[in-house]
Amino acid sequence: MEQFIVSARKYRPQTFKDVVGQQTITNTLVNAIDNNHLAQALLFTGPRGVGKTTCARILARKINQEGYDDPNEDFAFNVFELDAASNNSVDDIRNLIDQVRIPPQTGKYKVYIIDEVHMLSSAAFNAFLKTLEEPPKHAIFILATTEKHKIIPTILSRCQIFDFKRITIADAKDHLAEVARSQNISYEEDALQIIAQKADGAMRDALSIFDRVVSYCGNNLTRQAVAENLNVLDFDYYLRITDMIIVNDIPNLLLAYNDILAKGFDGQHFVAGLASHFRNLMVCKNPETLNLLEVSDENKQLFLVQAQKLPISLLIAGINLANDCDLKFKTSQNQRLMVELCLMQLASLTQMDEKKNLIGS
Ligand SMILES: Nc1ncnc2c1ncn2[C@@H]1O[C@H](COP(=O)(O)OP(=O)(O)OP(=O)(O)O)[C@@H](O)[C@H]1O
Repeated sequence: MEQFIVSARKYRPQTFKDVVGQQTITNTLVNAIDNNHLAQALLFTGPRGVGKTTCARILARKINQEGYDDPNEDFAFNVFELDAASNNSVDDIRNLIDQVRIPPQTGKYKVYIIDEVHMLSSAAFNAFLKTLEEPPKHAIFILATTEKHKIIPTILSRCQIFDFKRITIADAKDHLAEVARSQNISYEEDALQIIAQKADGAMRDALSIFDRVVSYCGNNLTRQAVAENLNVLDFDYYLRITDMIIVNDIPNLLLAYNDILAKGFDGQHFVAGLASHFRNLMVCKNPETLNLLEVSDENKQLFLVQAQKLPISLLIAGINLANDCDLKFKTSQNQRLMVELCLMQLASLTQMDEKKNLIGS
């Protein structure tokens, strides 16, 4: 049987061009290499799973390949990766410093990638300072961390700092689409949208969630199956609930919420989603903000139609009510009642508006 390699490993970018969503950083690094301006101590910081280690490895390979004809020579033996989470003592750093002194046998640089560098003990940091300030010519240090604030200022000031960004939903979605195509997996746009949203800015997470839903859904990712597998309240729910709010259908609203709870969804998650849904309807009110709507093009129409039924004043009041309920949820003695009350208030808002003849304005 062929061995399964997780997508996050299988699709690790091999060149800067393949790295998604970090163009400012990759351009700066490429320019620095081309102009011989690369600092010897670099700090890659940013959320997890956004390409820090990946870029460090690409950089390490690229600077050693400069001037060599064979593009397949990867100089992996000149690249040393140290996980500071498990090698955080002064002795670990002293061993490293001893190694650093010896120049590489082939290639120009020895590159030291120190992951999770914030985990080094303060004694280890201090032992490292001098080497970081005056490294031998052949040594480049790339320190990576998700927690820049835990790095002492004396280290920070010796490094050129690169702040990696969260991956946008659109970028994550495009990348997933490429991965899906290369595996002959068919997908609905919204299925990938849900995965990208759930990944919350981390590409590694997007790829692992993708693997998980593929093993559940098979080679056809539909929005419904993905939402079910990830236990995400699909926008369909919110469209339906809002339709009930518009016609002040309180009995069905209470039944729908009961159904949501029975399916195992969390009440607070639901009201937060409802506030986001009203926000989505709000951005439909103006063509200039329409591109802030985070749904696929094929479903935009559903939102536009619903938005037409609700005046802006009501949407603002709706966002406020749902948001307020979200904020107070944790401290409430009767969370279920609180959400039900919120739904009833939302429904009566539309009634009040009707009386004022505002609907459709
Ligand atoms: N910007 C990106 N473009 C394309 N793929 C990415 C990107 N960032 C992460 N990935 C994918 O996620 C995997 C893990 O990324 P990487 O190890 O570079 O993240 P990291 O930022 O170093 O995370 P951590 O801080 O958790 O170590 C990669 O193998 C790759 O598949």
